[in-house]
Amino acid sequence: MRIFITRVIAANAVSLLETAGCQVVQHESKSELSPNHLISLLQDFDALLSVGGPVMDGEFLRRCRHLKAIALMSAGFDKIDLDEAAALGIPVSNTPGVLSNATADVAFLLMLAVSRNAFQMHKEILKGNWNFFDPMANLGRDLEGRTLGIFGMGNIGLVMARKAAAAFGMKILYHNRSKLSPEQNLVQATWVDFDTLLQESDVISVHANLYPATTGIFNRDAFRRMKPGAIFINAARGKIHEEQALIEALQKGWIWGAGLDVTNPEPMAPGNPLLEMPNVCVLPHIGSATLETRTKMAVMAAENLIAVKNGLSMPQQITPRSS
Ligand SMILES: NC(=O)C1=CN([C@@H]2O[C@H](COP(=O)(O)OP(=O)(O)OC[C@H]3O[C@@H](n4cnc5c(N)ncnc54)[C@H](O)[C@@H]3O)[C@@H](O)[C@H]2O)C=CC1
Ligand SMILES: O=C(O)C(=O)CO
Repeated sequence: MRIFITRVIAANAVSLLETAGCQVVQHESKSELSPNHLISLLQDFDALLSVGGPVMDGEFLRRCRHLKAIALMSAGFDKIDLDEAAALGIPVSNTPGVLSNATADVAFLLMLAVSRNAFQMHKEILKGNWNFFDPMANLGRDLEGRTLGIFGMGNIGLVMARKAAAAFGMKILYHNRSKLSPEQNLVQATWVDFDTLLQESDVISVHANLYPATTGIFNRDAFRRMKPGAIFINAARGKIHEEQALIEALQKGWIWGAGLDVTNPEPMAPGNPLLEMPNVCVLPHIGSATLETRTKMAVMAAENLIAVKNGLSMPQQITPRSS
């Protein structure tokens, strides 16, 4: 089986594929492949291991209908038309679970950084603005005992809830399509409707999939209904919040601050007003970016392709659903 990989990934995942008898080519340039370029390259390959972009829409997949499998090296699967892949008989897998801890850590980091203005304090020191100890300046907000609202209580949301409850004794509310079973709900989290999540959370942390139903769900109306002084964190996908609405909410002081690991578009353009705001922390989509986690993701993606080579189903094959 000839496999094309859209980035350079952990060497042990490549070795795993080669030991299993696959021929592997990695795209070594740091530039993003356009869909057309990738389609033309893929004509000589049997399977794709996709990291990052490009978007694989219906047309892309129809022009690559010879592929035996596509392994995504991500938990998110919003860049691929899963219905079309299923219709064409191309199995698609992702890498859930192995990145939950690392990604929840980044949401946690953002929650703490925003509550204590950490990024802004660092910028001020770099500008030479650390003059004397003022007891009434640089004041953040406590997290201890406050209420965390999780939007999207899946693998990552659950880890975030567990960390926040253990570290700060936070009370956990969540809004999810389904309710947690008692075995899953180790932190006594309470399911609430979306409106209650907005109105009662001191911090809202977004961990839902990007679907039509979640696209732009954090809009002007949602920010308006959040608790005054609340913190908004998004470590899922940038399209889940409307950027202009978030900017307005911050400018008008409806919320205390925001922490974003994801933006729309990515990369965020220099000069974006969010980058100038003292109460906003932005990271360049590093949720899963630890050596250990990226290695586990690469190995998991490789193992899914090896299963196909051996005539088996992909262990992490994704079942399409649209909302
Ligand atoms: N910042 C980063 O580097 C990373 C971001 N992600 C993003 O995080 C997302 C979540 O990842 P996991 O927790 O592994 O996925 P998951 O599938 O385990 O959890 C997602 C949860 O969102 C819920 N959800 C979906 N639509 C909803 C709706 N309309 N209303 C309420 N809840 C809804 C689902 O029911 C599910 O429980 C991924 O889809 C991906 O987009 C994932 C990994 C790293
Ligand atoms: O896994 C994902 O969905 C990411 O965004 C990066 O790991």
